Amino acid sequence: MAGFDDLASERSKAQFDVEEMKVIWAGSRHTLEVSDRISRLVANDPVFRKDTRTMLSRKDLFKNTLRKAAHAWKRIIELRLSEEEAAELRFYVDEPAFMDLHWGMFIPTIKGQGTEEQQQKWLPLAYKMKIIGCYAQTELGHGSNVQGLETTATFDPQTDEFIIHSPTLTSSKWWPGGLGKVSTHAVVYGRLIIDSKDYGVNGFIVQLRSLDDHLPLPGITIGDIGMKFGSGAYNTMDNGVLRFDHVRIPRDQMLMRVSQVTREGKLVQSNVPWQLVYGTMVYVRQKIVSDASCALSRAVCIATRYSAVRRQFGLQSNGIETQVIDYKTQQSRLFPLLASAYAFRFVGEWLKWLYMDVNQRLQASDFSTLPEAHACTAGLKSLTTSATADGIEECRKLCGGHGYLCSSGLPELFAVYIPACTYEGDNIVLLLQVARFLIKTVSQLGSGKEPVGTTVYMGRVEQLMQCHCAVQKGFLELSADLVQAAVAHCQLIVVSKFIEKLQQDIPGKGVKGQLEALCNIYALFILHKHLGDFLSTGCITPKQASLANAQLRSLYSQVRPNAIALVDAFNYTDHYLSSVLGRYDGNVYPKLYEEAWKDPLNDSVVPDGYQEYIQPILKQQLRNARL
Ligand SMILES: CC/C=C\C/C=C\C/C=C\C/C=C\C/C=C\C/C=C\C=C\C(=O)SCCNC(=O)CCNC(=O)[C@H](O)C(C)(C)COP(=O)(O)OP(=O)(O)OC[C@H]1O[C@@H](n2cnc3c(N)ncnc32)[C@H](O)[C@@H]1OP(=O)(O)O
Ligand SMILES: Cc1cc2nc3c(=O)[nH]c(=O)nc-3n(C[C@H](O)[C@H](O)[C@H](O)COP(=O)(O)OP(=O)(O)OC[C@H]3O[C@@H](n4cnc5c(N)ncnc54)[C@H](O)[C@@H]3O)c2cc1C
Repeated sequence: MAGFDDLASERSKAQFDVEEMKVIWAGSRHTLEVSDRISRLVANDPVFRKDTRTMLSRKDLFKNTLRKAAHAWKRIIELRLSEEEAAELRFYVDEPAFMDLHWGMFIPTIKGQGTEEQQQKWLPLAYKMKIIGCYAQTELGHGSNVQGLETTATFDPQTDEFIIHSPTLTSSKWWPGGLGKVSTHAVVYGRLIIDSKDYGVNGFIVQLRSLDDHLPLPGITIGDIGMKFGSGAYNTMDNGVLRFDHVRIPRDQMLMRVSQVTREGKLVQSNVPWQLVYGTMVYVRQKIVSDASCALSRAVCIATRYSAVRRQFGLQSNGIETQVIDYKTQQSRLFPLLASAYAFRFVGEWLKWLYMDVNQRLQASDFSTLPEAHACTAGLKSLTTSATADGIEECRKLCGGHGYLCSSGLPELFAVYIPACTYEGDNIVLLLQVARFLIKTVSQLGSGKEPVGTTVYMGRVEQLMQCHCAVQKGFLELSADLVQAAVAHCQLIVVSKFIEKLQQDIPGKGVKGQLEALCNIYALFILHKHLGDFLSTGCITPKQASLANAQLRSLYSQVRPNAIALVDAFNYTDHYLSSVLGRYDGNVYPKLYEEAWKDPLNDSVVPDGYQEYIQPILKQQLRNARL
């Protein structure tokens, strides 16, 4: 079989130990073992099939999502899976659902912003799935501007309660995942009001639905906000709308790690920075960076395997056409994305360490690295999700017409992924946060602090910041330029962390050499993409730019024989890839043909509606012709 032989031949060319690269990609032998075992468990369970998703109505799609979530929970209990294994199972089920928000936001919020007592009360309920929670911050009128939220939480000293209320239409909670149809509880962000004084935004645990009949509680109006981009995609998630009509909750349901309200209605600030109210967003943003490497690597795996199977033009002496992966234009589009997937994987590993380090410091009342953690998670979430969304679309184009078929897996992957540029913080708004951090950092440079990083990339950031700061105009006036400097700063971090990864012990024949090539491809690709910055800031000369481009082309030739092995190292099952084009066996054409006939439109030879609407036209035309 053409495709199968092509991939087998490609795999025989590998110049490095693929099994060792799998360990590098997974992070450790342990995580490789867990992800391999769990991904195959999911792949072999018919309940978790994904191939019908785009053909179901919204209601059937959602019901099937609930079925999968219940089955996943049942398997977690039956198999006594650890938290790590359960998270892997939810990841490989690969369907946005309320469980993600319950485990990925509701629980981390209680852990990060609740007191010890509140954690002891609510976490056991959440871990045992006795309640299902969501994260209700965004409103119809405000998402980016958290301090602009309008929902109120007014303290009533008569009854020792907070009254939660939606004073305006724009104060309706809007977007929270899991809210629309499933969650029984929410962490609701609202304005703390005591004695008519507004103390800003805090988090409150609010029960939304009865645990008996699941009906909304009194004063609660709740539902789904409607269909979103694509047919399957994120429509498995019940993003919801929620309004409160003077709903009362006990005082002890305000999350009080940051601030406390006493029985007398006095607000007491604890010794932690108020920004911890934003802490869940930092947590999820660092996870989103790792998620970006998964999504991008998935698309690159599909496009790389297909590029090795697809032959077009270029008849060779043996009468066979050329593999499109051999075209330099295909390599110059595909290999930087392959390098980016590895780069984002490693910067995601570092960010996870940074987040854990910040949390450990918080335990010791050391808040010194919180601003850097915020800036890094915000900036890298923005950089990696934008690059990944663009990269998935590029991979679709790299697969030509077949990339546009749902059976390629790429349209669905794109549709599910692209909101990542918006949720957890609009990417531009987050880059502006990085710009603010950079301005502060540059202003402190006079105090003898020296920036660290790779010279050319560091010079680019410094020059971009100096130029902007030297102009001494207002932040808003310069914001479009400052965003440019923020991107440069984040790219510096990605390159630096890739270089640091290479300084670690990297076992396996040829593994380090391949990673060095990918690191250089990422660094030189970004340099080429932003050549204007590097030249205008004098960081490199035109001659150096030309040499860099030549080196980039040479690196593509170095990666070419290893490309299939480098994507095999992601260790994705065909079930997870969900792509006829990205199959491990390369058996593309027969499977494309087979998939086509599964479409419901082919259930009948003559389509419904033909006799009713089209045949009369033809008959009428025939009658006219005889007249
Ligand atoms: C579906 C699965 C879901 C979850 C699963 C989790 C993990 C799974 C794995 C991967 C994830 C993949 C996909 C899923 C993830 C998510 C999708 C599903 C759900 C999505 C949820 C949401 O979208 S939740 C809502 C997100 N909303 C935002 O991000 C709002 C963005 N806006 C803001 O953050 C703020 O408004 C602002 C920072 C823009 C402005 O803040 P503001 O206070 O108004 O003003 P500033 O002066 O700028 O800031 C004041 C000072 O505070 C500092 N600051 C700001 N933010 C932070 C922070 N987060 N941490 C620490 N410090 C912060 C700022 O620097 C200022 O400090 P100064 O010293 O300069 O004064
Ligand atoms: C799929 C999905 C799932 C979500 N899940 C949740 C959830 O579970 N819980 C939750 O609370 N929220 C959730 N959200 C909401 C999400 O967090 C917000 O949509 C996001 O924070 C962006 O805010 P916004 O929609 O108000 O956009 P806006 O901020 O209104 O952005 C609109 C435009 O204005 C620009 N803009 C805004 N402010 C500035 C500024 N200061 N300077 C320059 N430009 C600016 C933006 O860059 C953008 O181009 C979800 C959203 C999506 C799409």
